[in-house]
Amino acid sequence: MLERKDTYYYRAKSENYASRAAYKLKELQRKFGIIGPGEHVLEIGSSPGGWTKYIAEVTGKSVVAVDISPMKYMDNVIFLKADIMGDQLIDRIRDTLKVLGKESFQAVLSDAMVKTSGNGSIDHSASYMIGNRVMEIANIFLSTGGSCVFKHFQGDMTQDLFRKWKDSYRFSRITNTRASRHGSREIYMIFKGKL
Ligand SMILES: C[S@@+](CC[C@H](N)C(=O)[O-])C[C@H]1O[C@@H](n2cnc3c(N)ncnc32)[C@H](O)[C@@H]1O
Repeated sequence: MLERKDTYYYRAKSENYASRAAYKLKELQRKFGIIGPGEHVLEIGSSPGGWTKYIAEVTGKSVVAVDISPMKYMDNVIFLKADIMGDQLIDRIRDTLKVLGKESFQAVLSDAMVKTSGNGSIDHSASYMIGNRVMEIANIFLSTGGSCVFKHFQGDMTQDLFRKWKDSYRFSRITNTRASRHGSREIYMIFKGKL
């Protein structure tokens, strides 16, 4: 992943996180308390693993991490190399839950995004599809009361996407993070308390 070197980049290096993205999740966690000790988390768009390491630190449990790109081996991580848009992923997640002896996850977190094209409307459409797919996956695998968070590139369909899913959760919010790059259209949708 191409990274411009800023404060978060150097912090990530010195604190041993695979990417500066870890600080976005830390910020969301401080604001919204998304994950907790002992919880099982499904993470989507995990490579190179900044979020993954932080999730494993907080939960103390194996993280099930999915990405279309490869990811280096990490302790306490079950990595599934897959495209979230494909149908096979659903069966693979189901099989992984069986191995863990679980039926569902307490949180589904996604930082997934295709390589941005520089064209705001193309990037927004791609991000809409990914966000909607993450919510469909959460609909299948998230336990009642669980949380779902995903990254999104804003555009004219942002509110539609948010409204489409918010009534399925007790709490919902659109937020941004200081760790996101200045001027970026990146926001996070937060859904807590699946009904
Ligand atoms: C911004 S990076 C994630 C960084 C990660 N959260 C971290 O902390 O290191 C976005 C990731 O989404 C993945 N991605 C994009 N589209 C995907 C798809 N359809 N299925 C699975 N992963 C996808 C990319 O391969 C990329 O690794």
